[in-house]
Amino acid sequence: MQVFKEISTLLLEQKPFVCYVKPNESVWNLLLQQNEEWVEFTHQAGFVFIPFQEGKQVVIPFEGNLFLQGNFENQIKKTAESFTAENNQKQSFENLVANGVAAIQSGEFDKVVLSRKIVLKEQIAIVASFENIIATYPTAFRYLFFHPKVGLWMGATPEQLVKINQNQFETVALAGTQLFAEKVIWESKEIEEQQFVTDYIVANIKNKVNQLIVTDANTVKAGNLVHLKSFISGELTADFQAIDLIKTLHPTPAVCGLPKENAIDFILKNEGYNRKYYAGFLGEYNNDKQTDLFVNLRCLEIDNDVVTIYVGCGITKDSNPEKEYIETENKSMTMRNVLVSKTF
Ligand SMILES: C=C(O[C@@H]1C=C(C(=O)O)C=C[C@H]1O)C(=O)O
Repeated sequence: MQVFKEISTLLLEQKPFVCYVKPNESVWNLLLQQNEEWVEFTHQAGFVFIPFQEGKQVVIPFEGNLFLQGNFENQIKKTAESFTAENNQKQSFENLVANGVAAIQSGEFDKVVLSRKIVLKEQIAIVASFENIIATYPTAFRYLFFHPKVGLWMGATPEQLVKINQNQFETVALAGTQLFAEKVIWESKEIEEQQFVTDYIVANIKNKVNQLIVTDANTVKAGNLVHLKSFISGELTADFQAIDLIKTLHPTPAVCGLPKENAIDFILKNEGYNRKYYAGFLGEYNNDKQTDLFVNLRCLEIDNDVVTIYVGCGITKDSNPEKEYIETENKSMTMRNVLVSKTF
């Protein structure tokens, strides 16, 4: 298909661009930057790519750049293999989780989201893998972002950070994970973990917005997994605008923990690697029109043909280190199961 040919060319030319498909849509969006500069995000309209904590805050502005859209007719899934990790991190991740649980039990915080990166042994065909990601996860926000000064990332995230239209906003509290099954039963650990996220968001915005509505948590499917999700919506006010809401939400307790500052501190001191853009956010930012942002989860980075998948999970006082390790393995399958091997 034409758009994938275009992406291959852009990658060869090392031009900054993003291609993305919104959840439940079959429209592709391609935004091409006309030069190679890193444009720092300072609230200008465009496609933003924001790190978890440290790193460049990037925007490809809509103004002055080329924006193309088109429809996919029918997308065909390609043959994918199950990709393997370069080394086993079971013990080190379980130790990290055990340290997190100990910190929670000693009262440092209530929840922390701990993560790791998985470097794959194999090389992948980038464009064919992206095609497969699009075809396999129709309900996710699917993207491929490339910038010569930032790198190459792609993913299929199930988590909206925020959607804003005029003064109406919508966000979600997403947490709790299980493998997909016909009949899902949630344990109190997961129910509590998701409730933390809802409570945090509500507590931090309730006095600042109007018409706040919070739904009960429902089970939602995300690839091979299911999560618990509540919808939270309301109206922004003159004193609490889009950018204020984004700053309040990011990073949500779904990707960092609670209380926020203590959890971030623990993550930065103990995770032992830089999350970069994983658990950051990305998407369309518009001052007065629609803003549509997503949390960067179920994603990977490709640097010199080396593929790195980023995965994490919420830790509470009842977490079992081995189960949490398995949860990160399961989450990594979202990407590992759909990648297409590079043929030489
Ligand atoms: C941190 C991740 O996912 C987040 C953590 C979840 C959990 O702990 O159950 C569930 C969904 C996401 O909010 C990830 O996918 O890496």
